[in-house]
Amino acid sequence: MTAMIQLSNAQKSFVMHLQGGLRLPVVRGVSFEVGAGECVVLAGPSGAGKSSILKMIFGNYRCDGGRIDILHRGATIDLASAEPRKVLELRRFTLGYVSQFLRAVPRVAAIDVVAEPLLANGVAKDEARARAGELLKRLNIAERLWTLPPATFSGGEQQRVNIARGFIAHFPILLLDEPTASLDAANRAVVMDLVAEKKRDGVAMIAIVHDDEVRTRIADRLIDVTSFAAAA
Ligand SMILES: Nc1ncnc2c1ncn2[C@@H]1O[C@H](COP(=O)(O)OP(=O)(O)OP(=O)(O)O)[C@@H](O)[C@H]1O
Repeated sequence: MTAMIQLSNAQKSFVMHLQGGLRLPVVRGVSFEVGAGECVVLAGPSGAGKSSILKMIFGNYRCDGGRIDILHRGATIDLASAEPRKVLELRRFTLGYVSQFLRAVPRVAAIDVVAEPLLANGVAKDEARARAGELLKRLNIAERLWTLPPATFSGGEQQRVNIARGFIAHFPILLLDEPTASLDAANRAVVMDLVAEKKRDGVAMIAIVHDDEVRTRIADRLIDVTSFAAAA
């Protein structure tokens, strides 16, 4: 199996500037790899560092040490030491991130929020909107809502718009932060199907999932992040 992403001894501490520069170690020695078509779920108790690891991989948190090698357009790039411009390029073509909450641009219709990643990759507007509509329908978003901005949608509706936006484009690596947290059983099932389809397309996924049923269904492997706990 091709390793799409490989972490080697990645580590992270937070420096609390308002507390005299107090250093708070969170994770160290983070080492694992994820292959094409594989979904790895990060497990461990609250505060163990699951979200921090996901944010390190997406480049939101800078690593203090180690490597995060990403297969990007046939070449290996170490995201931990990459320039911000390179990180943005990786995000445009290789690394997708489905966060827990939708950060919608005000006044943009839900269907355009979902279609936007396809437009960014050069897909024509009509086709992008048609595919966005199909995905919104699968995720049970009523058609009357498609032309409205999602700011006033319910929590679960916003999360489904967010999922549609995260799954619509093909990213070889997809990071999923609690993608089913506010969903009912029917919509959780749709998300599990979407993950299965991504696996068939060879996408490497790293997920945080608290729901036991979803975790059992989607995880090819569990990684307990408590083994990366950094001593204070
Ligand atoms: N930006 C930050 N500044 C300071 N400390 C942080 C920051 N982000 C995370 N932490 C700390 O790092 C530790 C790990 O947090 P993280 O959110 O990664 O845990 P988690 O395993 O995802 O928890 P949960 O399951 O509750 O979401 C926590 O002690 C948290 O307070």
